[in-house]
Amino acid sequence: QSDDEEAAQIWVDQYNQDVQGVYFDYVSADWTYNTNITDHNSQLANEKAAESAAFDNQKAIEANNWDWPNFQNESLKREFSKIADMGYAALSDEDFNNMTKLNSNMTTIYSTATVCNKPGDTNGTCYPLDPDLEEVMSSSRDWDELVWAWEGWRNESGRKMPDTYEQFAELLNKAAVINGYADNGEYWRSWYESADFRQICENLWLELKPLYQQLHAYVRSKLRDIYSGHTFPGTGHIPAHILGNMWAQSWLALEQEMRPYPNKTGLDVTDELIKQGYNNTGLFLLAEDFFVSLGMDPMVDNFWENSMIEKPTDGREVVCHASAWDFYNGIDFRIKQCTRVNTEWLITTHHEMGHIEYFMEYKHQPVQFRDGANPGFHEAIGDVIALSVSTPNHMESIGLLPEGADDPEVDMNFLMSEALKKIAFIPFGYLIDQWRWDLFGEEFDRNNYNGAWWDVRCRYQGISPPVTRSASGDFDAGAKYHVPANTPYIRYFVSYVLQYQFHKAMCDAANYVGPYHRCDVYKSNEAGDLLRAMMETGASRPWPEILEQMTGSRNMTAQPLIDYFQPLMDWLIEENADETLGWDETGCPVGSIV
Ligand SMILES: CC(=O)N[C@@H](CC(=O)O)C(=O)NC[C@H](CC1(C(=O)N[C@@H](Cc2ccc(O)cc2)C(=O)O)CCCC1)C(=O)O
Ligand SMILES: [Zn+2]
Repeated sequence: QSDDEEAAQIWVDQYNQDVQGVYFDYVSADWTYNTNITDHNSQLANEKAAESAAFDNQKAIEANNWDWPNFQNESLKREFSKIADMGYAALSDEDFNNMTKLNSNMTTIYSTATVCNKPGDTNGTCYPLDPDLEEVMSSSRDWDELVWAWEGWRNESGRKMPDTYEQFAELLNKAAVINGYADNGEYWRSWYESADFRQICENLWLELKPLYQQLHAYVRSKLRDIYSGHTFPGTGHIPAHILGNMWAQSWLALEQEMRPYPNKTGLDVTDELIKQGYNNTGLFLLAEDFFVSLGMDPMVDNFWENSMIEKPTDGREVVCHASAWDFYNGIDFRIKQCTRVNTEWLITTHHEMGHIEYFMEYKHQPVQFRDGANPGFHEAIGDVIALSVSTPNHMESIGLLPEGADDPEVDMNFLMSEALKKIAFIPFGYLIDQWRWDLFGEEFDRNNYNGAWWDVRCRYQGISPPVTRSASGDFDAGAKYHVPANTPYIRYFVSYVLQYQFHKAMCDAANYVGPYHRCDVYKSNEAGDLLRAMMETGASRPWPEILEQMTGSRNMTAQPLIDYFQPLMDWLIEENADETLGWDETGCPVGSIV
């Protein structure tokens, strides 16, 4: 490398020393706000965000004094290109402070909203989303009670945000344009380093749509029986509030009603967890044990000391939405979640710990490479481990399922429960950023924020609102955490494809023989080595290279996911022989959006 590059290497080494302290301060203040929502803590976090942005801005200017696009050293060039791409730090101090204030205003609305006047209540109790409204959405089978929770939550959270969101989006776009992108959507897509990323995602969705349509037709038919007193839209859409989840993004809560072989065991181990006296920490220890069995590190001491693993009972308001935190000092890693002892939280704890293990595997990397190879990689780590943990065999081996998991009918029940979580999610994972990218791209304006939202919800998910919604007055996208929190979402769609590619590669490395849905890589050194070799590279090289190193393919492909669910697909095609597949894909039922 030229002497210019040698000098640049010295500069970037100093950068890597300085940036860790700046990011540590910002993350620490953000953690304090998230685990104790007060105006004071929000103000402090916003100030630290501004200091961090000022640092990023300054370093981007310094980095651009070098001719880094012509560096010979690929890694050094990649590091400089990331430092130079400063994101929202490009905004003026005033715009940046305004943006963080708008963001925390919406996050506070979302995290503190409650819904009152529950049917049958006489004491005027008001209920938060987590755990109360989510509990209603998953366990109630009372149409009107479900409407109360579904509509109430949207009116108390999203409906208070659209004007704030409009200003917020303008600032995100302003930063993107300063950095040379057409809009914030193009900036977000740039992290995937693929010119035709939108087309790649659309093609993956089209490959997966037949599987989703089969599941949708089967579930719709069963729900018509359960709610026989209510009419479903003639267009084939399923009312959004009866799918067992506030956003209809997972239908796992319907597992018992949807079970192919009802007289055989399902895969809900909640009762067993409680019977065996599991507490929240016990779920974390189960997850840690699996990662350690693959050769990864156990949770560090300060993880146990500083994490927030359950909702505080001291009256503090917290952001309950689960998250995993890297403090960028190579020492401090934490999880914040309002854990409850049940099957869903067992899986979620694996998901969050997957982030922590990735943080720890790449902590030696320069700071700009301490990220997923692309954001979908980060979301796939915990989930790919959960694919092994969820198998009947594994659940039996850790004593959470009775003997006899080796039964083909139990197998089909297992595949159905996985499909209710994973296949049901696919269109949802896809549509959120379709809507946001189009909003940033000004494909629709403030008067149709909610109309455009329900257009993608009806077209991709084949669901419709159970009560009339207003195209401009309501803002139902804001009722989903990631929109006010400004967390991009296509990463989950990408993860749901990648995790089956990872799972196949790890099972092959472990010399597993048999159907992939029964594969459990617990304690496999070969599978662990393969996954860890991928994780420790962080974002140091383009993700197609890293994917090829692990799976032999440079591309995302839906084939492993389709192969995994093939036995269920065959069963569903049989079951749906007399069903009309699909729904009117031109939009929502007439009159549902006004
Ligand atoms: C500091 C920070 O923010 N860190 C990032 C991680 C990082 O970027 O390093 C982070 O912790 N993000 C939070 C987010 C939380 C969850 C989530 O939001 N999930 C999606 C979609 C989904 C659903 C089911 C599933 O199995 C997998 C995904 C949803 O619930 O809609 C909620 C429980 C599961 C994951 C997360 O962990 O991804
Ligand atoms: Zn995640």
